[in-house]
Amino acid sequence: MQIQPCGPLRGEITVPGDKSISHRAVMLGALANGTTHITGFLMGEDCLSTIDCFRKMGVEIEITDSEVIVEGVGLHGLCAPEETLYTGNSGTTTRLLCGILAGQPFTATLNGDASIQKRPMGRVIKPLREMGASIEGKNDNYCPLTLYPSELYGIEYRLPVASAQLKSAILLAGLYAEGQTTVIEPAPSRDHTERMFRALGVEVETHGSTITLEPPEDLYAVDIRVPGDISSAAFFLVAGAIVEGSELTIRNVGVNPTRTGILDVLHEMGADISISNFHDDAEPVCDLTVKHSMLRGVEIGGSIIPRLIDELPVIAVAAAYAEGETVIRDAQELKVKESNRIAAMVTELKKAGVDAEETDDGMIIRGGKRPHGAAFETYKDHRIAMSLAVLALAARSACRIDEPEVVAISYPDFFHTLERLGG
Ligand SMILES: O=C(O)C1=C[C@@H](OP(=O)(O)O)[C@@H](O)[C@H](O)C1
Ligand SMILES: C=C(OP(=O)(O)O)C(=O)O
Repeated sequence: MQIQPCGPLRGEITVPGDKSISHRAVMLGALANGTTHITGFLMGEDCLSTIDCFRKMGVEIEITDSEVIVEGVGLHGLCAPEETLYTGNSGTTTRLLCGILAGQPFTATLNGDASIQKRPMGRVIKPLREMGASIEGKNDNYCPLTLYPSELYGIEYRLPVASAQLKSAILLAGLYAEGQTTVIEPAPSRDHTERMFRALGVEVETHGSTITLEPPEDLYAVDIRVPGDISSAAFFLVAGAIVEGSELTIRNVGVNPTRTGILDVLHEMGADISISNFHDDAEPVCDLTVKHSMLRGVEIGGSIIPRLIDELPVIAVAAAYAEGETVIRDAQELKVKESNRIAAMVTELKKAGVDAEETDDGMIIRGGKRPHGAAFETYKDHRIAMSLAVLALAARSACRIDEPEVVAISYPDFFHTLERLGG
């Protein structure tokens, strides 16, 4: 795909449903008593992988034009799958399913694509084994993973990394455990699982960094409205900030405080972003308006990292257009996503003439010199593809992107929406 530098981006858009909430809506809907109607569901490949896995365990899931309808089978109603559960490119599906499968009275095997087979699963294997799970993985750390029936016991577990996937896997296994399950987080990660549990009647208490779940008798289905994904909105927030003359509004964006690190960072960089129509349902939602402005470099590290982990590639793009130095620290987790996102962004930014440097736990970008056109690689990583597309909008000359279709993992309509705004 060739992307030309563009004029002002203007207009109003909505972004697709939140990926994290869409996965959880299907999973918890499947385990609930009753029918769950999900509106705003993300029809991206990752969430379709989750639907596919639950269908293989006997859950009826209907996809209509306006909603996804999950016929809950109850906490103990899943059936043994006849084949391997294929999780595609989705780390969230893989890790959260481990938690659920650990508590089932049947054996199941999980596997995903080439990227998933390289992502660390030891982090979920370890606590699930402590809970009593019988689980085997390649070299004890990789897919394929096989889970055998076993009795689970509640544990108290201090997470070695701030990961919502790990936290959620343990809490999901806790549904099937005898006694309470407690996880202690090193820094707050997204809390969509805890919020949805509460909405479905599960007793979950959060005190500071400690989350405790009481195993329930049942989960009760509720309808779920999925807000727009702030991780998808992030591409347009940065695009609007760097393309001269832009002014665009993104409606209905989820602004759960565990996800809004991107807003904090862009404000500190000098971006002009305003919030309107804020309302708080099970998840807080608002409209965001961004206008072009001059950006400056910032330091990013510590407990904000889990609040913007998926936005760091596009933040690196904002940094390339910002005056001065941006330092990103404490972001080792970026190395074990769909690609090594630190290496990928530094390599590709350099191709466009940006002064970028990889560090052990992040990157340093010295911005302010307008990037030139380049031929980019996406590493089959949706967020790298969309970040580089945003970079291209304000570059001095045209850029090329290989395999742009990878955006379908989280944002199938990304390029159409960009064109509609003037990109
Ligand atoms: O729980 C989730 O839905 C997610 C958690 C994050 O991963 P980690 O838990 O590995 O940090 C994030 O990167 C991923 O896109 C979605
Ligand atoms: C890391 C991501 O997702 P997952 O871990 O679910 O593959 C992502 O969407 O950026």
